[in-house]
Amino acid sequence: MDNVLSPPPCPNTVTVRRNPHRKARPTPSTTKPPSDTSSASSCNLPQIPFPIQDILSIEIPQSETTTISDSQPPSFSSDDSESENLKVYLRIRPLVPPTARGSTKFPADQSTRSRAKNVWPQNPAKKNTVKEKNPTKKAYESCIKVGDDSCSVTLSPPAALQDSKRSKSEVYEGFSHVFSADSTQIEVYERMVNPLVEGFLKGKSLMLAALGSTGSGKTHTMFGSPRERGMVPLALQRIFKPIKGCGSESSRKFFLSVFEVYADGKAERICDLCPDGTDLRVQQSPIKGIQEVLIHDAAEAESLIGRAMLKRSTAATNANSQSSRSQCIINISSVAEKEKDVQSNCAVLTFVDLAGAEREKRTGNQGARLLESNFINNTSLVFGLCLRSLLEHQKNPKKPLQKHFQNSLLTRHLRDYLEGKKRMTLILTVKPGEEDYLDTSYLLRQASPYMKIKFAKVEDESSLHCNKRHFQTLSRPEQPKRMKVSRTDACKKEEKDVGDENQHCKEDAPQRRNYQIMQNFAKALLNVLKEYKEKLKVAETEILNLRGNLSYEKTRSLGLEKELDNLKSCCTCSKEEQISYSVDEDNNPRYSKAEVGNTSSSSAENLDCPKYFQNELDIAVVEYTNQKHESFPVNGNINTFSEQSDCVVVEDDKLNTEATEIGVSSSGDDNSSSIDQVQQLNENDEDNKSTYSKDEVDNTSSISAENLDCHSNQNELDIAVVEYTNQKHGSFPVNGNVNEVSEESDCVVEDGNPKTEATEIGISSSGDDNSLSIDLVQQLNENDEDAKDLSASLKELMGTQECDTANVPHSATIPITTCKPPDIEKPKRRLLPASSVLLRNVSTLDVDDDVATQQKPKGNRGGKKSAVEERQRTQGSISLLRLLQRNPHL
Ligand SMILES: Nc1ncnc2c1ncn2[C@@H]1O[C@H](COP(=O)(O)OP(=O)(O)OP(=O)(O)O)[C@@H](O)[C@H]1O
Repeated sequence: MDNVLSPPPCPNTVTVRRNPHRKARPTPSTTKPPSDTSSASSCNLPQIPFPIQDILSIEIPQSETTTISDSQPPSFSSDDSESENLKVYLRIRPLVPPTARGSTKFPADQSTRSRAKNVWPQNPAKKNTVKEKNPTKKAYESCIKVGDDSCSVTLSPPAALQDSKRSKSEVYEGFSHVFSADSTQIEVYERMVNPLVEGFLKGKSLMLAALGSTGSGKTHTMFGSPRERGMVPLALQRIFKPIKGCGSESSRKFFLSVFEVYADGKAERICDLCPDGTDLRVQQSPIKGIQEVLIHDAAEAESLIGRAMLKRSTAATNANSQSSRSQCIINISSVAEKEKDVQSNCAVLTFVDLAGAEREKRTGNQGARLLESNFINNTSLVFGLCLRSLLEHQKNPKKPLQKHFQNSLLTRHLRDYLEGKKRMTLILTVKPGEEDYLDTSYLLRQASPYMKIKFAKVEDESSLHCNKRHFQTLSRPEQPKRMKVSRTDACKKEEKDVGDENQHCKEDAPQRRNYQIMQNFAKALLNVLKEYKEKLKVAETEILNLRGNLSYEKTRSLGLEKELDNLKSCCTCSKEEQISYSVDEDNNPRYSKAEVGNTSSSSAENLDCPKYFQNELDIAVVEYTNQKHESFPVNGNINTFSEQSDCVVVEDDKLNTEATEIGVSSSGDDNSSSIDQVQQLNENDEDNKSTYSKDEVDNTSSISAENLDCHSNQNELDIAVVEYTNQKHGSFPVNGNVNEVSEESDCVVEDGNPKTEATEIGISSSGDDNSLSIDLVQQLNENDEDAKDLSASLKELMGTQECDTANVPHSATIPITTCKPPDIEKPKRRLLPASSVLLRNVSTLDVDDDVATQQKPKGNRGGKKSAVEERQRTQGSISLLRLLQRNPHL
């Protein structure tokens, strides 16, 4: 029973209420029960035993190292968002000897003891006096007293300085919290560091820096001891031990880097405190070559930090047996495993353990140590100047933010914090002894204004950007060493990505070069094409101009031709035979000169046909002269040329030819061809016109001969020559097949009678028996002379034939256009009397034959044909003579 009632030893930091609250029992005298039953029931209630066992079953931590609350985050973690000012904490080192706290094994205790010997050099006379008066009380008197609100302190000068008017009690307030000398590491952590860790785990970059004089407990606060773990170990413990309900941080990876800034003579150096760390170089904020060790748990991190502390520069001074001779910085980086989160969430939690300012008098440093002291003091001064400048800049934005950070490597690295871009927290450590009054007073006076520093509300966002920059700046140069230290999957992945990028760059290099070459070539080609396009446009323009000129020249030439034709028609209208041929509605053939010419030319191509020499030829030549009538319908049969027949020439030298109409047609199933020629002669025609008519007739005969080549296969020749002269009648129908002409007869009709107005010659081939008949009808005018001149006419005829063969112009194929001058006076054609023609033919028969034999034909007919022609002429002459003999009246 005694064991149960006797409480266990209570730890210093845990208060256990031994007697929990209990409801006070109402006194029976003052409390009247409502009823009997109730009172009875109350009296009958069972007595609840005191839960002493439950209370005793509570496990009470025996050590501070296990006091971190792992159930709920501290309630004051929300203070981060309530205040925008820089948080400054003050921690007072215990004044009492360590033995009073039950621990004498810590080095700090030893240093404290040793420091008590060295610090604060005193006048030996006073020292002896003091010792004599109250030696123990003087050493352990505190000059600083914590305020009731735990946010202020009152600094009282020691008694030795109280006589001085300058020394007065000073009250410093506005601290976030003041940790008394008896505060524990856990308390400090939970109130000061835990909010930072929570913010860090949320992605914020935060910093905790410890300031204070040498031996004030900065290192102790930051790193602590195996028994009293400092803020860094506690923070790592919290980081790697997730709290229930706060989510898991397994998606993050943490890296730890530890380095120091120390003095190498008058220069500053940075040394990586990791096991393989060496001296580093600093360019502005980033530090090249620093190792970031991946840590998986708190123990690993603590081990790494422990080894770093062993590597850190320390030395024994009069103020501290293990005085830090460098500024130590610890960075805990949080990197998300997912790459997308890396860019948006990378935080760094920084712990800075500054070397404590030293007074030369108290440290007694000389030589190298004195230089270290100067470096340490200078760094502390620069750090303070940066914060002061930031404060002044915030108070008066017109004042520029001084770049004091450039004066120290430490401040360079902490630039973002010292310029207010990132949040930081300061903890001031002071010694409460009277001998430390000046150092404490100086620190409080210098640091108390920092509490007014405010951080911008966008600090969180800016911190992200800063984190990005930090990650980018650190990851690139530091990535190799990080991978060297810990070959993590993330590092391997990044290495692989970097390698892939380099490989892609190497592979893409020739492709890029080729692409550029092709691009340049394409540009050059495009320019060339543009030039050619412009030239093409110019050429097209020139072509258009030339076409315009050509059309203009054509038009001009046509105009000139028209003018020429007009001139010709005006000047030589009488010379041109206006021959037209057409077939009207009544099947009356009308021939134009042009058409005849075309026909002759086209028929001329068939002259070489061998059948030509075997066919018979019928030629019908009709000459009609009429001074009054323009049209002369021809209804007679077609002229058929025999194989050996020669052309028929109608020559009218003296008669006026008014018009000539030639009709050529082919009829019959026996491929017979026919030619109708109608000549309308005017009485006023000149002699030359009659010559022209002769040419046309000649042409016509040739045409017919050509056509016969293909169609005539008869050996008989029928020639109908009709000459009709009538001065009064305009129409002369030719309907009959009149006279028969013997085979191979040469048909020549000449009307030399000047009074003959019209002559019609019809040559037709009819019948299926291939008989050749020549009808010759000549109606002579009463005024015609008799056949007295027949012989003379024959002579002229022969001469005409000669001219025909000799003067057949190539223009025989010239198209004969139908042109009938309406107003021109029609010349009269004079036809020779048939009798005179016959007489001339008879009289000059032999001679003409001789002449015809001697003269070589011209034109399309060769020498071989000339003999045939001569024979035809001779035969024709004989036929004519026979005809005359039969018709003696002629
Ligand atoms: N709160 C504390 N509780 C117990 N011991 C402490 C405390 N603060 C400091 N000490 C002891 O005081 C001694 C000096 O402390 P510490 O080395 O941390 O001072 P410092 O400020 O780091 O000095 P320096 O700037 O020279 O490094 C240590 O031996 C340490 O154990």
